[in-house]
Amino acid sequence: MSKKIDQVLFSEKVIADKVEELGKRITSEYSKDDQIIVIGVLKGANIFLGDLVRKIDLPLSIDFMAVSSYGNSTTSSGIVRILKDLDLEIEGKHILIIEDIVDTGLTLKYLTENLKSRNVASLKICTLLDKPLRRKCDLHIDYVGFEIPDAFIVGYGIDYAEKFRNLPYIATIKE
Ligand SMILES: O=P(O)(O)OC[C@H]1O[C@H](OP(=O)(O)OP(=O)(O)O)[C@H](O)[C@@H]1O
Ligand code: HPA
Ligand SMILES: [Mg+2]
Repeated sequence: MSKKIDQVLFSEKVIADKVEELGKRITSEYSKDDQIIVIGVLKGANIFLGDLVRKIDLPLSIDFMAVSSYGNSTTSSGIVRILKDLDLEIEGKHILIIEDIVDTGLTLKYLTENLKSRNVASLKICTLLDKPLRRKCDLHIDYVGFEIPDAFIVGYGIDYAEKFRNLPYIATIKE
């Protein structure tokens, strides 16, 4: 284990159980006739999305957006940049945004407002991790895996300066 890793918060097994639970909930709360587009927010949500969609028993399409507000820092700049927009047309579709972590909420605030303006049928948010103590704006999250304290975390897709995304567990780091 890297010397920068402090404490493991969620093991691989605990994450897998939570992903399965979220997948079942999502499956039960949409209809098979809904035209669902799952949108992953790169890069952090990539691993969570890959595991989660395999636990959702519904027809759906997948697309990705890339935005960045953190760069190599541990604090959000608050300025969200779209690095890659969607490939699919989302008008009239049911949108489920997948995030690895909601911290200040500024990334999703910007994204949800941007996507809602494209006349979608519905828009919901699913995040694996939520850090409510750090929120800087009002944001409704439909599906939350775990609430976490105000600590900088890495693993399971989540980075510090582009490192540690490949850890199978979620941990705090020594800053
Ligand atoms: O709620 P916020 O304070 O806006 O922070 C959450 C966002 O920050 C991280 O992404 P980041 O911009 O670091 O890019 P990445 O996904 O490529 O790591 C994370 O993946 C979320 O998208
Ligand atoms: N770790 C890594 N990236 C992040 C975090 C975090 O705790 N919060 C927002 N982006
Ligand atoms: Mg990041």
